[in-house]
Amino acid sequence: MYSNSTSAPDRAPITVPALQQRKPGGDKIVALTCYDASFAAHLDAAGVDVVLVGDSLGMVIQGLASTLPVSVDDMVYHTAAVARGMRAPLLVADMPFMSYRDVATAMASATRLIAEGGASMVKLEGGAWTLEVIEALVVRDIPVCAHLGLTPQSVHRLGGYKVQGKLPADAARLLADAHAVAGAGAQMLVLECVPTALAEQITREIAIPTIGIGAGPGCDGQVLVLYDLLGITPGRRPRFSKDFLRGHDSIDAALVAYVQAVRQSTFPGPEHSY
Ligand SMILES: Nc1nc(=O)c2c([nH]1)NC[C@@H]1CN(c3ccc(C(=O)N[C@@H](CCC(=O)O)C(=O)O)cc3)CN21
Ligand SMILES: CC(C)C(=O)C(=O)O
Repeated sequence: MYSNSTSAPDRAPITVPALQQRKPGGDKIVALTCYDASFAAHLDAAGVDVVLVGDSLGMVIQGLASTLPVSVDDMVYHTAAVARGMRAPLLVADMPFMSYRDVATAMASATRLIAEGGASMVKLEGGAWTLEVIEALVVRDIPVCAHLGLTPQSVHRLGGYKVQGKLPADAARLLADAHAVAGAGAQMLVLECVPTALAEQITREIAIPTIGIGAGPGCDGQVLVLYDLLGITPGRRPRFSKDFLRGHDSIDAALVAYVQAVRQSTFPGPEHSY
């Protein structure tokens, strides 16, 4: 196991059931993306609960225009690196574009992320069409995090990275999808770029924790892209992100500020929500 001088005092590893049990108490879940071992150690030390190796790495690490070209090999490489750097947070790895297009392909992709990458949970984007895949993974003991709202792998259909669920019909479908993925056995749900009121309603109605990004303060937890939080993303950052390095004198201080802001519900504010 990788060790370093910034390790936090030992805390119990975060498990999927532990996150589930947190929901009724209202203790916020702090999630953050990460792509390498060095940052992983600092996220662990800052008290982050869930570390997500997102396919956003295609954009922020590889410099691509979308997440679509990211491969399972890329995800395994970065997931294994992150796993070596941390101990306590729950490690979630994204299933990249087309790696879960059918049950057999999903099983093969998820097996690699769990067995080679060291992830404890996989995340996949989409609603109704993913139910069969979610059920197949879960019945074979691979925990699944669903992802609804703005699903970046759908960028060509959506026509850009836009807020979802604004029209009543779209909101109704999103709500139905949230119930459906939870019913299929997903144990966590990322809600990206959805109106605050809709994310609140979904969070109230389903039994699994919701993790918001651009989904308002009413979710059970929050996630951000690490490089947005550090203010180093080139070009324009999504409106829902916040540069926590501003006003702090180190990466560790920025990470702790984010952890505290989520736990105390001071982030996200209205300026980060829709
Ligand atoms: N650096 C980074 N941060 C992210 O959060 C992120 C990535 N990359 N790459 C993968 C996806 C793409 N994401 C994005 C990218 C842009 C917007 C954006 O600019 N949205 C507009 C909303 C437009 C509207 O009102 O509909 C915004 O102003 O925030 C949102 C999510 C989220 N993910
Ligand atoms: C922004 C988060 C939720 C994500 O899916 C990613 O990093 O790819």
